Amino acid sequence: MSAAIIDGKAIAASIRQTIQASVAERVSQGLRAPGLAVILVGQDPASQVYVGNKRRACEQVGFVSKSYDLPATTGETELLSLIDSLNDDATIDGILVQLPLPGHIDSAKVIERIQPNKDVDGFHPYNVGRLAQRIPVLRPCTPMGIMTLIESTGVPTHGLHAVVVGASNIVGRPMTLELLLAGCTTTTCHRFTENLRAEVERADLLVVAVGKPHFIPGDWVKPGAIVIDVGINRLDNGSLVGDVDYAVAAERAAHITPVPGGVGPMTIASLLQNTLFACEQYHS
Ligand SMILES: NC(=O)C1=CN([C@@H]2O[C@H](COP(=O)(O)OP(=O)(O)OC[C@H]3O[C@@H](n4cnc5c(N)ncnc54)[C@H](OP(=O)(O)O)[C@@H]3O)[C@@H](O)[C@H]2O)C=CC1
Ligand SMILES: Nc1nc(=O)c2c([nH]1)NC[C@@H]1CN(c3ccc(C(=O)N[C@@H](CCC(=O)O)C(=O)O)cc3)C=[N+]21
Ligand SMILES: [Mg+2]
Repeated sequence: MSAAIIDGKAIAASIRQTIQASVAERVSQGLRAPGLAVILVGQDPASQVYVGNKRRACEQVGFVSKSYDLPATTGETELLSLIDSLNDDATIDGILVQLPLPGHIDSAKVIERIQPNKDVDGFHPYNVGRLAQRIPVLRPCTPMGIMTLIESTGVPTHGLHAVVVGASNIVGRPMTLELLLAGCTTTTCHRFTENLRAEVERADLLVVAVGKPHFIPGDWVKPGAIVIDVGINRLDNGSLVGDVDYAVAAERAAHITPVPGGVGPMTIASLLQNTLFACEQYHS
């Protein structure tokens, strides 16, 4: 058996087209285009790539994108006052602060300073809490994009045994909340999980977000499973791979995401959807 490849790049492109049409419609009615502020502190090369992709996607759909590239030495107080001014800016619907932040800045404090109705990353405790209570509004982008990918397979999620490997605030934890909301029976694995292989072998739906190349051997994948690989690892030879041993996993799974071209483009598509949502529902 050979898995169907879930084409995140194509699904993201079609979402961008829909958003572009909605923006054009707003503008033709004399309404303003949605505005997104993207803040990058420091010069991490990977962060620069992701932020560049986000800014380009904004421009493509007709959003107004405001860029703030701040030096790594930026003080926490300075960053908080920038957020205050963007919170008060009526042309800005979404504020994204690229993570990780330099160690001298408290990221929880920064995230909590963003007005929840402009938190298009969905990281503010208000938005995470809404998801936990089954009344989501702005949803964390990577898990939201993954739910769209899962829907695209046509496989009903009710009753699936879903296993999430990784429990970070930005991917693993909210991923489990999304899957629980979608009717899966969920298991979340992390550093202290005792028998990872046994957990993974049970998964009808496997999501891996660890950040280690080939962390999940392909022969752990249950035949017929859906496999979602969130990991982005750049190897010494310059190539980009996920956390799952793709070649072997693709022989066993029914559906699998590639890296690149799987989850990454969907994270950005979800960010655009959230920004349009914030604009239409909160700031129009
Ligand atoms: N495609 C996309 O859009 C995105 C991709 N990414 C990529 O996804 C990956 C994960 O990102 P992120 O969640 O931010 O990473 P973090 O480093 O914040 O989290 C990694 C998680 O993996 C767990 N983990 C680490 N080692 C093990 C182990 N040996 N066994 C089981 N669990 C383990 C950690 O457990 P513990 O909690 O116990 O420490 C932690 O929960 C990275 O490659 C990142 O680049 C991230 C965001 C978006
Ligand atoms: N506040 C905040 N919000 C985030 O959403 C956020 C963040 N911080 N910090 C880092 C992670 C990582 N992340 C990615 C986004 C796009 C790709 C992406 O476009 N990936 C392409 C390839 C990119 C490449 O070539 O390197 C792909 O998978 O096809 C990857 C990773 C968002 N994150
Ligand atoms: Mg920090």
